[in-house]
Amino acid sequence: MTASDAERAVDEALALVARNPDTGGHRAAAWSRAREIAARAGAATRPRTHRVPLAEALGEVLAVPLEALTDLPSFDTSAMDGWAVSGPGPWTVRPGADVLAGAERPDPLADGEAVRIATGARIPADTTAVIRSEHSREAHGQLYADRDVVTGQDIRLRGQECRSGDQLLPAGSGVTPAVLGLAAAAGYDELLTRPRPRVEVLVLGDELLTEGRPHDGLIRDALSPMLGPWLDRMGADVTGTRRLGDDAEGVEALLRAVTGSAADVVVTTGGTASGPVDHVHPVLSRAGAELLVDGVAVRPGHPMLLARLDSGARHLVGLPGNPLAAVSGLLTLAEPLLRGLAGRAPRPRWTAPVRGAVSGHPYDTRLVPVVLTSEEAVPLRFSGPAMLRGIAAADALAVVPPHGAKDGQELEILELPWSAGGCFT
Ligand SMILES: Nc1nc2c(c(=O)[nH]1)N[C@H]1C(S)=C(S)[C@@H](COP(=O)(O)OP(=O)(O)OC[C@H]3O[C@@H](n4cnc5c(N)ncnc54)[C@H](O)[C@@H]3O)O[C@H]1N2
Ligand code: MOO
Repeated sequence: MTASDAERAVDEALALVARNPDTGGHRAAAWSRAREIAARAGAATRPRTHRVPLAEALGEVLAVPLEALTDLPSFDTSAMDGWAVSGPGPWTVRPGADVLAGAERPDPLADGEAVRIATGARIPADTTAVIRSEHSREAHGQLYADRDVVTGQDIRLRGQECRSGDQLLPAGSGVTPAVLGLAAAAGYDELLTRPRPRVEVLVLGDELLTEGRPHDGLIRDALSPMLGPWLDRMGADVTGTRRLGDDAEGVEALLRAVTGSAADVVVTTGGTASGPVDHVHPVLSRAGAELLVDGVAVRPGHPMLLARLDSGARHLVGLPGNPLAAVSGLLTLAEPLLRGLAGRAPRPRWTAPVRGAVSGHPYDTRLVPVVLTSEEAVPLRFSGPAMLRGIAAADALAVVPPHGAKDGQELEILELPWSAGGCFT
């Protein structure tokens, strides 16, 4: 998708949210549409790039293609410990002249000559083959091969893996440990990357305790401990997690974050519905934010929202306060937005057959915690909007279409970052 496609899609999303007359100006987006809107909003944002040492690039995304700065291998190399030989055998052993990895350029071989060579050492000019030490015998200054010698055997030719200038990886590739290794092999000390999107988390609510057991109508804040690490595993740079009360001071702090946070994305929790202290909509409206998604046809989590701040320079994801509803918003809106912002392609879609029938909502998609076996997705109990017991034991969420799924039906699977391979996917 080009940036202009993404911008057009954002305009369409704005028009859609604005068009509906019956709901005070908004309507729930279909679940897959909401994900697309979030992905496109991220992709339409002007990318930030920076040049960083290899060791700091892990988890970021290549801003430009990775092009080889050298041929690989950069010289003809012995693939085995043994002998470099020239012409047909037997060969006369060059005395006292082992060729080692990293050593000076060896002298060329004469026809009928052999020299002992180590894996990774430079091949002497005019070598026709390398013979493994276990396939040869040395006697009285002569070398004999125990089996047929094929010209070129066990020689890694210069440029076999790539030529200088070849594209090794496209822009948008995630920097994994393997990419760091490849970049180093190809001659890089630094990479031009798109940094992880910065995310600030604001947890709203007066009823939240930071320690101890719930008491007197107060409950433990389950989202602060969960969201920072979860967003981190999604590839975000979480700059902080703050708790804001429902009082005037909390509302002003929320407004300041909406208008002036240094983060690319503000994630809020709670206050998305229409209760007396649900401040997110009024604050967004005061700040002149544009709602790209205002409610999603998904259970749990339907009051989730996505707003565009500063003409698309920054975004806000409003997660509902019910903890599993917040997870649903994280996967529905935050994840595609962050991937778009980081320049990553949407995650590959895959399905698995579900074990047993799963009940559905009449109109909305359901996200159901599942354990993955090698054959199927097994739904878990305790998956109500306010419960974390199911998701804490889950590998993934299964996407159940409206009206539910039959036993064995293929369902889209959203793997959780820790079961899908950390923050590199
Ligand atoms: N009249 C309506 N009421 C509600 C609707 C609706 O459509 N109409 N939707 C319900 C649904 S569904 C959800 S989800 C919630 C979303 O509410 P909010 O985003 O405004 O969240 P809160 O009201 O602040 O909290 C909801 C629930 O979650 C608990 N909570 C909040 N933060 C945390 C936290 N950090 N850790 C643990 N639990 C948290 C909070 O105590 C509430 O129990 O609205 C429904 N209402
Ligand atoms: O969206 Mo709410 O999660 O159904 O509780």
